Amino acid sequence: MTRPVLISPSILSADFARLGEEVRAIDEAGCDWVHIDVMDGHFVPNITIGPAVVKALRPHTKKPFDVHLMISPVDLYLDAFASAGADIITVHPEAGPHIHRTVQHIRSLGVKAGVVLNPGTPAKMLDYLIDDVDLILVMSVNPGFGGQSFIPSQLRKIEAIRKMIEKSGRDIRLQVDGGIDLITAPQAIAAGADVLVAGTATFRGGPSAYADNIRALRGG
Ligand SMILES: O=C(CO)[C@@H](O)[C@H](O)COP(=O)(O)O
Repeated sequence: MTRPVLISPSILSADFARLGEEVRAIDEAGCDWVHIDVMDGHFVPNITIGPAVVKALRPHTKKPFDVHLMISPVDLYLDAFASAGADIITVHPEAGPHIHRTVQHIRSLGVKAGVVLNPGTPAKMLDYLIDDVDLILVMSVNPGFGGQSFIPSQLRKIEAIRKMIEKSGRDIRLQVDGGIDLITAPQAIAAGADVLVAGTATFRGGPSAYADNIRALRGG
């Protein structure tokens, strides 16, 4: 199934002092989703934002909030992020004892469920999850920071997961995140990704450049 590629700017690269304005600016610039990276300083070596900030940002756009939780234990916080306005919640299998139960719980909250594969996590991990997720995120950098370089081996993983999705016949988005720029975006799309997360490549140049940056990531 070929679908339009969606752009989900990671607000990790936004100006945190003006986060509401930045979210409005990427909305007006034509983004499809807003990618919110939640980090706890324990599961990953960085600390970002919590449900209160997600709630405060919610009135600034109607675009879906795509919330990537890099926190452990993750289960304690699912309800809070759903209530704060998340539309998609994406979790790591390493962040709790029962990934299948975690995914079921996210869906029971009326939120779409995503699962994330770190660069070292094999596609095979999805064998018994693919029937229960709405989104699969391939991390093309080790999670924790923006501005890292794309890890080329992840293209093979995207190709393998695209085949798994086709075989399942299910409507599952395949997202890629980390080091996405004008060189790596077409490579990831050719491999089968249909949602691009981009922080540095969206926010570079300031608000007047966001629309051009997003258009260029889509392929012009
Ligand atoms: O989740 C993460 C990092 O952990 C990403 O969302 C980055 O924030 C993407 O940043 P760029 O590589 O696009 O600068």
